Amino acid sequence: MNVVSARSLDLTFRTGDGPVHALKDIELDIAPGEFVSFIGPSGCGKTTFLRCVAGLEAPTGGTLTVNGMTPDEARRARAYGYVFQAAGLYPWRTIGGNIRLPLEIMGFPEAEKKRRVAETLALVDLDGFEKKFPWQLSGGMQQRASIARALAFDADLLLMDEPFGALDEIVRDRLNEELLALWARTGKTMLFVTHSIPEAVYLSTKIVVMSPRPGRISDVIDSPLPKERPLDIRDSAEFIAIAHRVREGLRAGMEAA
Ligand SMILES: Nc1ncnc2c1ncn2[C@@H]1O[C@H](COP(=O)(O)OP(=O)(O)OP(=O)(O)O)[C@@H](O)[C@H]1O
Repeated sequence: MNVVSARSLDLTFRTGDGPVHALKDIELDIAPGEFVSFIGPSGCGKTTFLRCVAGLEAPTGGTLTVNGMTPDEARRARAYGYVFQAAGLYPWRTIGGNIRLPLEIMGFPEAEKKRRVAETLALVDLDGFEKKFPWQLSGGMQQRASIARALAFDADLLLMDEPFGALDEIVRDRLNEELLALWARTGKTMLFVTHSIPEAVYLSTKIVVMSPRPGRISDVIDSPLPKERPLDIRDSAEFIAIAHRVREGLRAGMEAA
């Protein structure tokens, strides 16, 4: 069964300035364990699509299922973890306290909360930082903590909206490597929004290229790159060819808009 399945998905926002057609005719299937990046210019509907999957936005046409359920059912079944652009950690809570929060809301027993906090901190390489406050961590570490928080209740689906957009390139490279390792270890399905072509190509098994006004899919690229990806794979001919196809897709989408 597909984790995400969209058929003729449409979403028009009603605004004071008239309708905004944010998503048009989206057809997409995402299988378990895929790493799918969404790339496209500002305003092409990447965040809106993620929010639809998360059940936070209601489509105005077509169908969308998440693990075979409606997005609303999936949200109530806590089928996904969500990582936002800014780490969004509560400054008055420690890193451990932040990761523990969703577990508290869900009423996990104390021993289970402890185990999960320790486990997810280890997964994102932040062992020993449980008692620190967010301001005591670098931006990259804060973003890793926010990934840990999304992993804490062990959903099979992770939605990530430009999680590394605000970080410098060296930190971003390292987090990309770590994210791939984490994905390989956990086998989760990833939906990842980015503006960066190299990031999309490096991370993904599938790249969804989108174009604006209205937001549509202009290309879907199934990556032929192996699952094991050292950073220098970015210099390979295969990598450069996929990056070229993404760039062409973006250009064609802009010209059609
Ligand atoms: N709640 C809303 N009400 C009205 N219009 C909205 C709303 N949310 C998004 N939009 C509009 O829908 C379109 C798609 O927005 P969205 O945030 O999904 O784009 P995006 O591709 O994620 O952009 P960015 O890369 O800048 O984050 C934009 O034109 C945006 O202004």
